[in-house]
Amino acid sequence: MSERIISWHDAPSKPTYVPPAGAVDAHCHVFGPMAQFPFSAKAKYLPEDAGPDMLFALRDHLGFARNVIVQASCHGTDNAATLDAIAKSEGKARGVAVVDPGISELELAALHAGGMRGIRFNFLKRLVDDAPRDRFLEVARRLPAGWHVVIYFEADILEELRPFMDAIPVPLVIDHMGRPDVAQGPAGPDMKAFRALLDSREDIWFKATCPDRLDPSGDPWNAFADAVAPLVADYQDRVLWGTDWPHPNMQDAIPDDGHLVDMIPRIAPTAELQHKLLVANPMRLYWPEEM
Ligand SMILES: O=C(O)/C=C(\CC(=O)C(=O)O)C(=O)O
Repeated sequence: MSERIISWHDAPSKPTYVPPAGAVDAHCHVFGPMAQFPFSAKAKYLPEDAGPDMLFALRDHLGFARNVIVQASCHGTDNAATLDAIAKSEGKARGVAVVDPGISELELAALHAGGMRGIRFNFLKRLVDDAPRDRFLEVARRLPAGWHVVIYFEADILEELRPFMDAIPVPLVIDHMGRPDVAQGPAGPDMKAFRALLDSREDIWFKATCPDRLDPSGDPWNAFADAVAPLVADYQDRVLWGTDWPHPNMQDAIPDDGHLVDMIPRIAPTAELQHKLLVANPMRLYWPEEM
């Protein structure tokens, strides 16, 4: 793996939709810059630099106020690039870390001081070599107060992961709704299984994100809009939204970020829903002291 990849649009359009004041992009990443923050030896992709300056310029261009930066797998368990971006945000970013489960309490406290508010468990085999459930549970039981666990998995392992998720004693946030097949529609088996998970606990949140990853029909992603709008309406107090910029591994179908923002009113058609999705919900999870 030597060629560095570009997976983001070089000139995203200005969205038609204008987000409410204080809107949070609650799922995005930074890559590098590599000279300062080298990628992990175990990285499954090697991106070009997409650092904080680019992220914050996009945030402003799209009409957002804050970011939640999720540590990407290409940086492994070294959170330095994400922490650097949070530090440069002047309070406008918080983060989700990826940690070695053996991390000490002192190191967790340092991550908290650096703006982290959760850890991510990634179960995608194409992204990580192993996902040790017993060790994940052990660290989930000793997180700083107020933290949550973000889980990334694909729909085919949802049932198998249920006992593991049930045992996690803090709120859960499911990335990209556990990657349902949106072509099945809002009442298809994947959405039904995901709703059963949400119904099992009131502290399971999810991200209504990534039409570009989930809807092979392509932009304007009509199947995604049809499948996801009812979910947002029915679980409106525990849903988040994000761009997923710089769209890791999407180099063959790079989305226009302006078009991603224009999906928001299609899955959250009222001002009240939009405020929950973009402001109230992410603020409760990431900036609760301001609520
Ligand atoms: O960023 C995402 O949401 C999805 C990713 C990348 C990723 O999770 C990572 O690198 O950690 C993917 O499906 O390739």
